[in-house]
Amino acid sequence: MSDYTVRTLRPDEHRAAVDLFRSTLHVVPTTDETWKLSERMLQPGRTLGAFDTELIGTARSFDAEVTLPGGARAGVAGVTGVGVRPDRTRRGILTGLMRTQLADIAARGLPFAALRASEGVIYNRFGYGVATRSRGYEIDRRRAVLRPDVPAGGQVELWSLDTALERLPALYESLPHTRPGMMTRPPYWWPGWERHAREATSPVVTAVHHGAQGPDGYVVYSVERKHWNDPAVLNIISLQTATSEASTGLWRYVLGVDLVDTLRAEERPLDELPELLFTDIRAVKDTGGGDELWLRLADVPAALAARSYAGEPVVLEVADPVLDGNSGRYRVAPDGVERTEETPDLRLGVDALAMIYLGAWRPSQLAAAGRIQPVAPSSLERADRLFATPVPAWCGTHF
Ligand SMILES: CC(=O)SCCNC(=O)CCNC(=O)[C@H](O)C(C)(C)COP(=O)(O)OP(=O)(O)OC[C@H]1O[C@@H](n2cnc3c(N)ncnc32)[C@H](O)[C@@H]1OP(=O)(O)O
Repeated sequence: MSDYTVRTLRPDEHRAAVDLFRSTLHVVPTTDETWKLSERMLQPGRTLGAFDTELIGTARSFDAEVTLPGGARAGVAGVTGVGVRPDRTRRGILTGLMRTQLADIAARGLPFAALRASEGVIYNRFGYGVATRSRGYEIDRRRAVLRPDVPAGGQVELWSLDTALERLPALYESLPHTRPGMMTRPPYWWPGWERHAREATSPVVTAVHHGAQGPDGYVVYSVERKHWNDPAVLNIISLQTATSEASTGLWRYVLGVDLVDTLRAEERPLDELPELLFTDIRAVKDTGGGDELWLRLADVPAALAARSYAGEPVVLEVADPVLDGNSGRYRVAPDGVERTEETPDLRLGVDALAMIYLGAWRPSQLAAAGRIQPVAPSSLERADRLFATPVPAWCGTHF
């Protein structure tokens, strides 16, 4: 491990941290113009810097809330902006940043941290696990003929970018968070959306669905076409709805946009199945999915107690290599969670706990892969039932 220190950065050091992060992603530094937006993405007091003779690594987080199985919401630190200068990598700098950051998140009383990972090999060691998975698909517009029984849907209205920037935060907040893993979007999140929309090479369009009670869903998209005669792709950037009427209304709208050959969506819920709307079920092709939200239980007892369960109790023995206070045995049951000295049913790391926590993976699947050690194999069935969720977990918020 090299000689370095980690500390919280002052606001006047934020731009250097953002530019360092961008350089680790091979992206050009901010300009004075783009910095005006980027600086609003940083929650004061939440950006860490690692220094030897100068700034060599950074990581930051912002406060949000995540929806849990059962519908409760809990505090989560959205971790982002993680990077180490390429001439200082593989010397433990990220390890120092992660340890400091997780200790700080736990000390703030946040039960969870969460992130989107640039690579799949980095974050398990710090106790993060893949807690939501997503689906990508493409729709062949010409084959996507709606079945006659598809509900009509309401009116759809376009919002200009300025109107969207003003009104989307409240609309997003008003829509129900029906899936475990969905996150609130605090003021630190929206400037990133604005930057993306303003820097995009094709217009970013917001179409809002109006139901009987007013706006109840929206789709954000852009259409990309390389040359005039090339096929055009409508990329769905965001699609959030409160009702199935809003959903079918917005599908009718995007399928009706002219000069489009293909509709493409990525990072969508596993149970979002537009093919059910079409006369030809093969109008939709899977383009692959993958890991979406990586979750970290920063306060294991508080996190375990915050979600709902069904079935019979299970005793977990959790090992946390970073926040040792979390290690121990927990009796998890629908009527509550408590620390215990009882013999464990299952032994698992805190990263595997994150993988089962929102229901994305069954404990028996992780046990089959050696990621969970059942003390008694029959306990796996109980654990599968206890952690199961009726709808697949999905986050839908990129950060
Ligand atoms: C939430 C987000 O912001 S995701 C974005 C993450 N950032 C990036 O991908 C930018 C490009 N990459 C980087 O900046 C750096 O390589 C980082 C931040 C991923 C890793 O930083 P480092 O300081 O090199 O990590 P550190 O030395 O602490 O590594 C800890 C362990 O993880 C391993 N590791 C870290 N990164 C990687 C990687 N990309 N691939 C494989 N192994 C890795 C190290 O080998 C080490 O293993 P060990 O404990 O067995 O020796």
